[in-house]
Amino acid sequence: MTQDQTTDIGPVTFTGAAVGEYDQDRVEAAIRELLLAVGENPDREGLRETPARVARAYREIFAGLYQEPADVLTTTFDIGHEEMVLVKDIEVYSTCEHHLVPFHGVAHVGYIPGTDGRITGLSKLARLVDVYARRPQVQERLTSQIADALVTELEPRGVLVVVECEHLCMSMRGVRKPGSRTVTSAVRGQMRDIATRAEAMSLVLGR
Ligand SMILES: Nc1nc2c(ncn2[C@@H]2O[C@H](COP(=O)(O)OP(=O)(O)OP(=O)(O)O)[C@@H](O)[C@H]2O)c(=O)[nH]1
Ligand SMILES: [Zn+2]
Repeated sequence: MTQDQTTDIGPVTFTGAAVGEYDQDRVEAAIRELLLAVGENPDREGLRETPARVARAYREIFAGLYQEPADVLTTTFDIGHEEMVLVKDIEVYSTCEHHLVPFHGVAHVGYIPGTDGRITGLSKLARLVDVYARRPQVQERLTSQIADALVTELEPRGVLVVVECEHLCMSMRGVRKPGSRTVTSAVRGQMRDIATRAEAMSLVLGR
């Protein structure tokens, strides 16, 4: 599903949502086939329930495929607040779309409300992170999708999203560099102003 929209602070594109429905039976059959393909015996005691269990787990891990930002940014308040709001250290668990192994870390999400001073519930920012994290992802797309969704849904004057993650595809296999962290950022609207961006980054970094 692709949805293009133009907003006051630029065009945004949503991609990566589901193209079909979650098919529990098909996932279960695929996991059984995977176990056979790696030379395991899916009928042995410890693995007998595993395909069904993994199919239930994947439903949760990829739940964001079946959600849109508007589903979670439901509560907004008009309190006339026009200063920056920043929620730091929102835990991120996502799945690398190249290797289907986890990447995990934190997201920092900040915005400057629009001229109407409309804000959203703080927990909704964390829910928004989950909508995009619970999909096969790359970190750069995750970061910009969170920013673009806030632009569309809240019409703020500016948005800053910083995501810091460790990718298990770089730790447990391949190049095997555990502990390296990838930092990505997306900046929209007035957050691009040098002084505003510096203020936001100092809040992000001031642990
Ligand atoms: N830019 C970006 N790259 C990612 C992300 N997650 C994984 N990758 C990289 O995707 C690349 C896939 O490279 P390929 O050469 O196709 O796959 P590969 O042979 O398994 O690569 P290695 O991981 O180097 O063993 C790797 O360099 C990964 O580190 C991400 O979120 N963003
Ligand atoms: Zn990977």
